[in-house]
Amino acid sequence: MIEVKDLVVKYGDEVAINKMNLFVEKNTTCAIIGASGCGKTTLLYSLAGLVFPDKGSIYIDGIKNNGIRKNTAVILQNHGLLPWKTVWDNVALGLKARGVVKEKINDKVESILKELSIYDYKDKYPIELSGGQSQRVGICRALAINPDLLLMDEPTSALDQMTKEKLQNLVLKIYKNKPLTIVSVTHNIEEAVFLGQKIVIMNHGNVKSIINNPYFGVEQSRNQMEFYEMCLRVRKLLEEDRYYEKQ
Ligand SMILES: Nc1ncnc2c1ncn2[C@@H]1O[C@H](COP(=O)(O)OP(=O)(O)OP(=O)(O)O)[C@@H](O)[C@H]1O
Repeated sequence: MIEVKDLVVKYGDEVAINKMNLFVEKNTTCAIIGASGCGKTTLLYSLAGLVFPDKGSIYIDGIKNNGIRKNTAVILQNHGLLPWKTVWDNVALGLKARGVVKEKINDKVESILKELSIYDYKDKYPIELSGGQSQRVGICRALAINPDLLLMDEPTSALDQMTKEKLQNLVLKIYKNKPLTIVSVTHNIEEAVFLGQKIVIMNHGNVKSIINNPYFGVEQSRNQMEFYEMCLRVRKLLEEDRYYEKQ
C-alpha cells in the first residue's frame, strides 16, 4: 500500500509536485499519465526514495519512506543496464548489492532469465541487444530481488507497437502470476489503460483525475471496443490540458 500525503517536491524555486495526495492499494497496479513536465517522473523518483520531499510524506506499507527501500524495484527509462556487464551480471546486480550468497544468486538469475525467455542472451552485452530485449533484461533485473513494489518509468517508450504490446503482456502476466504493487509512468494512453487498474491523470504537479479501470487485466482487452472507449475517456481528460500541444 502506498500513501502519498500532501507531497511537495521542488527543484530550487520550481515546484514539481504540489501538495499531492494519492493512495494505491497493495498488490494493485497504477498508471500515471499526464502532460510533459507535470511531475510524473518526480513522483516516481519520490516513491523510489531517489528524490526527497520538501513537505509532506510517503508511506509504503505503513512505513515512512526515507530512502531506497529493500523491496522496491525501479526500471528507469533507459533500462539502466551497465554497458560493461553481461546480461547475466546485470541481472545479478541487485542481488549482489543486497549481499545474497553466490549460489542463491546463480539459481535466481538462471530461473528468472529462463522465465522471461532471455536465457540465450545471458553472455551478451547490452549493446548487442534490441530495445525489447534490453527492456526484458531490465525487467529480469527488477524482478530478481522479489520486489513487492515495482516502479517503471515509461517502460515501453522507444519500442515499436508490437514489441510494446508484447512487453505490456509480459508485465501483465508477471502480475497475474504473482501480484505485486506496480506503479508505471507512461505517455501512452493504451498502455495506461492496459496496465493500470487505477489510472491517475496528473497536471501541474497534482492529481487531476483518477479512473478506476474495469478493463485492466481483461483477456484480449485490446480487441474490445470498451477498451478503446476507456482510452478515449483518458484522451479527453488529457486534451483538456492541451496535452498534445505541449508535445
Ligand atoms: N533536476 C531538475 N532540476 C530542475 N527542474 C527539474 C528537474 N527535474 C525536473 N524538473 C522540473 O520539474 C517539473 C516536473 O518534471 P518531471 O520530469 O517530473 O515531469 P514529467 O511529467 O515526468 O515530464 P516528462 O513527461 O516530460 O518526462 C518540470 O517542470 C521540470 O522542468
